[in-house]
Amino acid sequence: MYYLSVEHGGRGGCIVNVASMAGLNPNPFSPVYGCTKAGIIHATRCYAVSEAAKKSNIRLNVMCPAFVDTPMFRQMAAGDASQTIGGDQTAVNAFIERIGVLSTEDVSAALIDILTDETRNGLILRCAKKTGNVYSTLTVQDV
Ligand SMILES: NC(=O)C1=CN([C@@H]2O[C@H](COP(=O)(O)OP(=O)(O)OC[C@H]3O[C@@H](n4cnc5c(N)ncnc54)[C@H](O)[C@@H]3O)[C@@H](O)[C@H]2O)C=CC1
Ligand SMILES: CCCCCC(=O)/C=C/[C@H]1C=CC(=O)[C@@H]1CCCCCCC(=O)O
Repeated sequence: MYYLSVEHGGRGGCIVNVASMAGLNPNPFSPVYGCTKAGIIHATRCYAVSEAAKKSNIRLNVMCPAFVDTPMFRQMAAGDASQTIGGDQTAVNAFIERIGVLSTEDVSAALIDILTDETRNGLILRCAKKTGNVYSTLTVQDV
């Protein structure tokens, strides 16, 4: 945000943070990972409504993909369940099977939509094989 800001020579722009569905919905396999992702989601939403962002025309949004076919995912799906709680690879595989796996192209297309649609700000973009791309907020009630 510092370098995008008008007072430091920037022209504003769009920041897209990468969180995960694990930061929105609870799952039994990755509590610590999920907490870090929930933090990224909330930080994005707070900065998106900040005066600093508004003043410099900076948009911030956060992507929350479900599983994506990347080297990290393949390592996990191939049996490195040591990184998940319980280390039960059968349960992890059943979970992956139920959720489905996105391609990196799916995620890139979603990213381009956020970058090009200048109306998007402070939003969460959920990406999953079965539901496609869904924008939302988490606002419960304004106080
Ligand atoms: N793969 C999945 O199923 C999902 C991944 N994510 C998130 O997407 C992001 C990317 O994940 P993957 O592509 O799956 O991981 P990955 O491990 O396959 O790729 C990560 C890439 O980041 C690079 N990298 C690591 N530290 C870096 C640094 N300090 N500076 C520059 N590059 C660095 C690595 O060299 C690697 O190329 C992560 O934040 C992950 O939590 C979110 C949802 C699902
Ligand atoms: C519906 C849940 C979708 C979760 C999508 C996601 O972010 C998956 C990421 C996994 C891909 C490869 C990994 O290694 C990631 C999971 C890492 C779990 C780490 C668990 C440790 C902990 O939280 O204690």
